[in-house]
Amino acid sequence: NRKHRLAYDVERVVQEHLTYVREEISDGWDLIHQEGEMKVYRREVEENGIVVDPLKIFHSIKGVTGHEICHYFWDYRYRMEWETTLDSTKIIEVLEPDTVIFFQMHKRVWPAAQRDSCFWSHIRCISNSEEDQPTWLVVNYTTPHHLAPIKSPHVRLVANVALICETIINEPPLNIQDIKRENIECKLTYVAFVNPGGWVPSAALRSVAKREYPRFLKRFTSYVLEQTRDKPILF
Ligand SMILES: CCCCCc1ccc(-c2ccc(S(=O)(=O)CCO)cc2)cc1[C@H]1C[C@H]1c1ccccn1
Repeated sequence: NRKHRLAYDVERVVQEHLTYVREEISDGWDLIHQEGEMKVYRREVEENGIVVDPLKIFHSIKGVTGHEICHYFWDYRYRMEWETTLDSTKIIEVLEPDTVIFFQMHKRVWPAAQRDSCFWSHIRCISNSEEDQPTWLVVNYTTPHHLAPIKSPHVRLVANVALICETIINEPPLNIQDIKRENIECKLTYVAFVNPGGWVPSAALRSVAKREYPRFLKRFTSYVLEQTRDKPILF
């Protein structure tokens, strides 16, 4: 039986991401940016002349768990502290404790029209059978909502974004409570399928994306490191 009206959609999109994330980076993906452990890949795709390039970023961050990364990504309370490309974000509906609907106003990228977005956002822990750490993920997926009317001149983004995290414990000490932050590492895969919702000059959008995705992920992961530095580890 259904938990809420979007439960089937959430399940379908989560399973799609879990299947897709394991796919190796095949040909057709260009490595467009590399910085430390972060590798940013992009495929060049246009739909009706609109750039909808899929983005896939692999990154590993020492000193945090996948649970911590997903918690700070999903929870709206922290969003304006790390998201520099938003004018506002607000929850417009809570479907269940781990599934909410957000409405966001994105900062205008001149000369394009200002974008807004409305998506359901779901956080989940997937504990696999082996003893190693569970996988944590967050999916943000565009959905219409009566409290997020599309109002000109704003253009509604269409986004399907996933952040999938594994936690590695390096040189695990004998008992788990002795694990220190220097023993843990989060390996994350971030995928973003963003359709800007209306025509934007291809070259301009590609250069904004190439600059902004690495910047946003670097800023977000630094934010989580500083927020968790002296807190107990959240596995
Ligand atoms: C002329 C502008 C066209 C649209 C630009 C745009 C808008 C939103 C988004 C986007 C939407 C969601 C997410 S998230 O990960 O779910 C976090 C929650 O906010 C992240 C990024 C992307 C882009 C694409 C440029 C690219 C870009 C990348 C990172 C920041 C700003 N711009």
